[in-house]
Amino acid sequence: MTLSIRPDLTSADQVLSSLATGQKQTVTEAEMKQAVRTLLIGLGEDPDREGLKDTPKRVMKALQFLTKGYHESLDELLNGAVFTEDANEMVLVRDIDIFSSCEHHILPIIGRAHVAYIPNGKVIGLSKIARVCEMYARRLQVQERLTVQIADALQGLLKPQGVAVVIEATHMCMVMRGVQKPGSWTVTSAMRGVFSEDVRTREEFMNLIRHNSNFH
Ligand SMILES: Nc1nc2c(ncn2[C@@H]2O[C@H](COP(=O)(O)OP(=O)(O)OP(=O)(O)O)[C@@H](O)[C@H]2O)c(=O)[nH]1
Ligand SMILES: [Zn+2]
Repeated sequence: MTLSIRPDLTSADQVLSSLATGQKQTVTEAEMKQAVRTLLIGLGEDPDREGLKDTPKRVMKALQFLTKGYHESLDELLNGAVFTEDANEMVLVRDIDIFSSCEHHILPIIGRAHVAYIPNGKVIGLSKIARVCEMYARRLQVQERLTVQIADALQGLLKPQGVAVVIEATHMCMVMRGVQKPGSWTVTSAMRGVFSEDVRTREEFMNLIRHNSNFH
């Protein structure tokens, strides 16, 4: 990934005013590593000891990976895998692993997504449903927004009869720190079209995601 400092921004004031006006700020990888080094010093560590020497680079790379969804687009990940098909029964992909990061603490959100839709002349490659989840999960998120983004992406791409997304996840910021509630998990849902309008369709979906499959 190429990150270059904006040549037109020469002072901290300009940087701050560009942030205030919503312009995207870019920084160099050297600056990102320096920021991690500063954090290490703030934590009382010696960033020059052997074990930490490469840590700023590792942390930067890890965070870049965990947020790689910012550099992906629906168009790219779909790779044309939307097909015309005369299908009008529910398609459900269950138990899609979710590894996201909460935007408040940049700590992991770990869970599973269940995504269903009812086609309306078009179907999508099944793996692409998981890829859509992955693209939005690999950003700084709140669970509610992640859920809605997946539902709206599929609704926009397929114009189906409806889309249903449920995410069950545990937030490390509630487990390892803060309120410290291991075992707590959060369920969010986004229902579009027939799933929001028709109780029976929604119940069919909820029953299907409750049922324990033989694969487990
Ligand atoms: N709605 C929502 N809240 C989240 C999510 N991830 C983390 N949070 C919450 O964001 C809130 C941030 O609250 P603050 O009081 O500003 O931060 P904090 O002092 O670190 O809060 P505590 O976690 O309660 O210690 C906390 O209640 C978190 O549990 C999420 O995906 N959705
Ligand atoms: Zn958090």
